[in-house]
Amino acid sequence: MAQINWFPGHMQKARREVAERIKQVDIVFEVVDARVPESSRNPMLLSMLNQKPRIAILNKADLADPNRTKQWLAAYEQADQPALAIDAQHANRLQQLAQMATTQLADKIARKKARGIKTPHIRAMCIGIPNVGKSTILNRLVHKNIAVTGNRPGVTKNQQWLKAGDNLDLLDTPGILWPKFEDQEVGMRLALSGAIADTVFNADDVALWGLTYFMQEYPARLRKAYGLNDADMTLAPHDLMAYLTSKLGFGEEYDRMATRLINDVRKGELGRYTLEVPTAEAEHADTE
Ligand SMILES: Nc1nc2c(ncn2[C@@H]2O[C@H](COP(=O)(O)OP(=O)(O)OP(=O)(O)O)[C@@H](O)[C@H]2O)c(=O)[nH]1
Repeated sequence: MAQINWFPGHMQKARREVAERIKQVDIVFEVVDARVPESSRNPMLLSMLNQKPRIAILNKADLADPNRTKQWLAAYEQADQPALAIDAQHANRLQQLAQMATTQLADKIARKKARGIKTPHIRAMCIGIPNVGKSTILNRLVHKNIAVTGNRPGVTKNQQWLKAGDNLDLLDTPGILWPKFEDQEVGMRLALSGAIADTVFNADDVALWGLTYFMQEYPARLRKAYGLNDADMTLAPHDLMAYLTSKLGFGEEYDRMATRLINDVRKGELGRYTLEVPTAEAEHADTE
């Protein structure tokens, strides 16, 4: 995972580089984390695309709440935006990507065929914030053989196209954009799911935010993981945090409990979860 300290100069450079490379592709695969589909995207990408077709890839779907993933896919469909939920680590559903890109670019492909090109190639690239799984997707898609080298006009030096299917070529390096976490809630979601470096946020705050979220949305998971009863669940979040700290043997060392809770969430000890829903009417995610 690339550790990038995003400062304004860095952002501008990333933006320029990504914009330049978008010009070279027919379609963009925007990779997001299925547990935080909205918070793990950089909204600036939309304007950078300049009408270029896009497929949203909700990666790490194996860690996300399947019901909420369905809701997200339905929301994308309603917005006429092709989207695919995958588990890149196990190459789950990844093969659908080439087919979806072909469908989306049907007109362009037909025009190329009419001009005599027998098997028009689709050129694509992955774009996303750090740690969403861009490289994993690339590695899974690519059959290791390099399709075209970058030595031609308009193609950045040393950049290569990798063959990802009979008619799909991928740029060898993904486009990296910065996470946008000026909004505190977005920051908390990204921190809790491990999408941003631990140094950026205060672990106590993230843990308390996470505990509050799970108390509201996934209470049954908390009960099960930490052996909590009805009365425990009526405590205020910070009281429950204090209770858990002593219950789990950390005495009064709240920071150790905070770290434990964050790690448990990230490792999936509290089950599969998604920290945001596409509509305002969020419902409790689990039933007790
Ligand atoms: N559980 C799960 N883990 C995944 C999946 N895809 C990627 N990962 C893991 O997520 C971490 C980040 O994956 P990368 O492919 O390095 O992500 P990236 O977007 O290329 O990251 P940067 O290089 O930081 O931009 C790695 O530890 C991967 O093994 C997935 O679908 N499910």
